[in-house]
Amino acid sequence: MMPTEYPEHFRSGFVSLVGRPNVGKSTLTNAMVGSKIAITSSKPQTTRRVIRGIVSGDDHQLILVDTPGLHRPRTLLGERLNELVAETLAGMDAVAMCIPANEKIGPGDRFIAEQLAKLHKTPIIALVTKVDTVTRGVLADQLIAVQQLGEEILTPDTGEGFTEIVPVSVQGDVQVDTVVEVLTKSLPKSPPLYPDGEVTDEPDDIMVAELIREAALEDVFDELPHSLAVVVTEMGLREGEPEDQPITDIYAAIYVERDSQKGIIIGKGGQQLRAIRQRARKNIQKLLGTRVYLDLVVKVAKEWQRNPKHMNRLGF
Ligand SMILES: Nc1nc2c(ncn2[C@@H]2O[C@H](COP(=O)(O)OP(=O)(O)OP(=O)(O)O)[C@@H](O)[C@H]2O)c(=O)[nH]1
Repeated sequence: MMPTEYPEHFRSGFVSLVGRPNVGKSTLTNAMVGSKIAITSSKPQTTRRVIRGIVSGDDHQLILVDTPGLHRPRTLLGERLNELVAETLAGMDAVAMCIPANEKIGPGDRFIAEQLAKLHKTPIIALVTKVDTVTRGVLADQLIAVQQLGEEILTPDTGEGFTEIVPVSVQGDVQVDTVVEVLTKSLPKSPPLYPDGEVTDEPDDIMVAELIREAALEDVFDELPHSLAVVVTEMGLREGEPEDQPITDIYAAIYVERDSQKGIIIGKGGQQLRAIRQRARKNIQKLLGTRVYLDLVVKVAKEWQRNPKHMNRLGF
């Protein structure tokens, strides 16, 4: 389609949702996009990659960049992550900082606000998430606290604070549309940056790796919070299969740090690994829309979190 076919007031641009782990970024991304793009989980820090979804409407196209939990760097991996986040943020037209209604603002939120304060001229909107979990009184207090956070940390010189503060809940669909409206207002006038119908521009192998990571973390998260990476080594349609029943062959490796962790992932008699493969296969089939053959191996990448060479190889 030619850009002239779009109304003059059409707005399009990049928006990033940031916030501490577990504040509801992925869930909100999914709710706005309307299909499962980012990976959600009840456990913190599962969104390690930058994953985009696109929200399209008559007068807007928001390209959502769901960032990994921006947190204080502890390991090299953490520092790399934060560099990645900083780079991502610098290219945004608007940033939405998510703060849950049901948790007091803490050092983690302040740290993030300090990082956002470095972004000049980018509109920064506060989203107070999970409002279904609190009473009106608690919400009112939280809105005031969020406003103060903005005035004191985000714009210490002018005291202007957040561009807007929007309470939202995905549970019960409270104000999800308002979030889209408010974000749209912050975007530049522009025809859509992506063609119609295109929901994600992540290469499939990254999505596939995320789904395997999600499947692997489901049971063993408490034992292996940070020590797990997945690399898809080979992926392609199998030749000679009927066109209406294609099979995708996928070879992937799960990397852990220590032999003991390898044991946990594989499980007694390979039971755990089989369960991981089954879960991952189901979701990958949904993603790709083909039958899937999945070959999973578990490898030890010693100290990979602290070794830049390993990290490059693993694509971080
Ligand atoms: N009650 C309620 N729970 C929510 C809402 N939004 C998200 N959650 C829950 O909060 C948890 C964390 O949500 P996520 O969307 O994974 O959070 P995230 O910020 O993307 O987390 P990371 O990937 O760790 O950065 C999940 O258990 C969600 O079901 C909401 O509006 N209401």
